[in-house]
Order: sequence, then structure tokens, then C-alpha cells
Amino acid sequence: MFLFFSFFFRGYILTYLIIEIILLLVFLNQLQKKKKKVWSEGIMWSNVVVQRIKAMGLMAMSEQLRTTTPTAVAAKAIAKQTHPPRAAAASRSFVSTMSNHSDLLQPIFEQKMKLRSKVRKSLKSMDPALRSQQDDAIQRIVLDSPWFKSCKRLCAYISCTSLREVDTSKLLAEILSNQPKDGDAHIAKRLYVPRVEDNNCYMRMFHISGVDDLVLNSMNILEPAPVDYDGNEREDDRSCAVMQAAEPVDLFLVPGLAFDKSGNRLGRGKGYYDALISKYQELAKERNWRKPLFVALSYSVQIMDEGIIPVTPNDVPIDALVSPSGAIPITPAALDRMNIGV
Ligand SMILES: Nc1nc2c(c(=O)[nH]1)N(C=O)[C@@H](CNc1ccc(C(=O)N[C@@H](CCC(=O)O)C(=O)O)cc1)CN2
Ligand SMILES: Nc1ncnc2c1ncn2[C@@H]1O[C@H](COP(=O)(O)OP(=O)(O)OP(=O)(O)O)[C@@H](O)[C@H]1O
Repeated sequence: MFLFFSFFFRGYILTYLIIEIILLLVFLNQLQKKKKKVWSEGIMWSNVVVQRIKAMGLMAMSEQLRTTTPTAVAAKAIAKQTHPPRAAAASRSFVSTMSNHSDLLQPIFEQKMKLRSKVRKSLKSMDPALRSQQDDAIQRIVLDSPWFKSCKRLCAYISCTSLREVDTSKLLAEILSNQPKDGDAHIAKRLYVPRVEDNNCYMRMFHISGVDDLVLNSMNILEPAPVDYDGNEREDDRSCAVMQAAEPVDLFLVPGLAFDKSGNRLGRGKGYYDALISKYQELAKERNWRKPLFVALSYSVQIMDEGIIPVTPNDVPIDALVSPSGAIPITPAALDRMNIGV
């Protein structure tokens, strides 16, 4: 009996112990699983934190990139820029992608406006005798120059007295008086002059062969009439507009309010000349034509020191300047053609 109970109790204790051990093992197993979960959750979160930090870093980096990419740098530079070096010509085409960001360019346009009114004032106060003397000197320099004499096709402005522009009347008279008459075999210079089109939206250059082709426009400037002397619409005659002509122009005589000896030019603020010149340069490149020479005519008071003329990406530099003191070649093309006389 004793033995039976002793075996029974021992068996019970043993069973109990086994059950306890199993429960302990299950508990430990559960605990381990829980520990694993806690650990892995910890890893998960630390990953999220790392990822967030990385994302924040990337955002910061991209923010940094956004403010240091060439485009952004260009935008900042444009806002600060008043006078890029001429060597920046290569970057002009790049920064021209920023040209629509008028808010960035606003400070430069304001500086341009200030300089325009300053120059207008000094032109207004110019002594008429000095003006006329300078008009003659400038036109004489052009007429006597080999680069003018040799040019076959040119674009020139018809000077406007009220705008106080350098006179071009003698140049134009000389060109138009040399037009071939019936049966005349000599080759004259082909002259194109500006006309503002489509409600002052843009400017085109049309061929004229005499003053009869001209009418006064709303700005009081002489320009080619929409209909030519024979009653034909100028637009219908393809060779009449310089952009449609089959042969290249050699020379552009351009007006403006201020210039410098690096080739910067300040116009009257419509962008007509910059737009036309850059379009013509593209056309010449497409057709493999020699680029025309862009020459500005300037009174002495219109020549500014370096760094004075504010410049935007659309501004096209000129090749040379003619002042009463002489012709100033600026670009290699001008040095080449003005000095050698081709
Ligand atoms: N002789 C000449 N013809 C030309 C030009 C030029 O500058 N000169 N152009 C070249 O583009 C085009 C016309 N553009 C013009 C642009 C502005 C003004 C003008 O009257 N400007 C006044 C200011 C007007 C204002 O601020 O609202 C001025 O400069 O005093 C005239 C013509 C085409 N023909
Ligand atoms: N190539 C171009 N294409 C389109 N818009 C242009 C071009 N050049 C200039 N513009 C625009 O014309 C306006 C006047 O420009 P800006 O003040 O440089 O003219 P400007 O040089 O004084 O005039 P112009 O070239 O007729 O003598 C600006 O709004 C400018 O963005």
C-alpha cells in the first residue's frame, strides 16, 4: 500500500514536474517569440527612422541641389547680373531658357529703364550743332569704310529725328541713288528696312528700292508700306522680306540708346532688334551663310563705360560700333572684316 502510494505520488510529482517543465518551455518559447517580435519591430522602426532620416537628407540634398543646379545658379546670377563678361556669350543660350522668368529679370529691366531715361535726357540736351557734326562724321566713316563699300545686301534703320537717333539719311540716299535703272548692268546694294507688324508685336525687314516705298507709321517713323509701288502686297513677294531672301545679308546697321566697347547694346525696350537679330543668326547658321556684321551707330554720349549697361539673356551683342571718333571693331568677325576690309 505504502509502495503503491509512494509510486502514485512519485508519479504524480513526476507528471507535475513534466507538466511544469513543458509549461516553462512553452512560456520560454513564447517569451523568445515575443522578444524576437520586439527586436524585429525595433529593427523595423529603426529602419523607418533611418529611412525618414535618409528621406529628410535627400530632401535637404535636393533642396540644396534645387538651389545650386546650373539653372538655379543662372537664375540667381541673372537677378544679380548687370553686366556679364563677353566670354559669357556661350552661356547666353543656356540662360536664355530662363528668359521667361520675368520676375527674376525685373530688377534688370528696371535698371534698363533708368539708363534709358538718363540717356534720353543727355541726347535731348545735346547741342544741335554738335549733333549735326557727329551725324556727318559717323556717316562719312561708314561711307568711306571698305566693309560698307563691299557689302551687297544690308539692313539699316531709317533714323527718326524725334528719337534723336544717329542720322542715316545720307547713307540711305547714297544706297538708293545707286539703284540700277532700266538697262543698267551695275549691281547695287540691296537695302532692307524695318517695319513693325501685327499690332506692334514684332519687326520684319523689307526690301525697298526708293523713298516712294515708305510711309509714316503710328510711331512717326518711316517704314515700308504694306503694298509696294506696283500695288503688290510685300508679304506675297518672298524675296522682299529679309528672312525669306535667298541670299545672305552682309551688314546690319542698328540703332539703340546706349552701347559699350564690349558690344553691349541698350535698345528702346521692345526687344524687336534682339529678336530679329537672333532669328537671323539662326537662319544664317542653318544655311551655312557667313554671319552678317552687326554695327551700331552711336553719338559719343551714348557710349557707356564697362559695367553700366544692364544685360539680360536675350540681349544680342553687336560686332562693332561707329562713333564720331571712328569704327570700333569688337568681335573677332569685326576685327577680321573691318581691318582687312573684306
Ligand atoms: N528708326 C528706327 N526705326 C525702328 C526702330 C528704331 O529703334 N528706330 N525700331 C526698333 O525697335 C522699331 C520700332 N520700335 C520703336 C520702339 C520704341 C519707340 C519709341 O518711341 N520709344 C520711346 C519711348 C516710348 C515709351 O517708353 O513708351 C523712346 O524711346 O523715347 C519707337 C520705335 C522699328 N523701327
Ligand atoms: N529674342 C527675343 N525673343 C523674344 N522676346 C525678346 C527677345 N529679346 C528681347 N525680348 C523681350 O523684349 C522685351 C524688351 O527687351 P529689352 O529691354 O532687352 O529690349 P531692347 O534691347 O531695349 O530692345 P531692342 O532689341 O528692340 O532694341 C523684354 O520683355 C524681352 O524679354
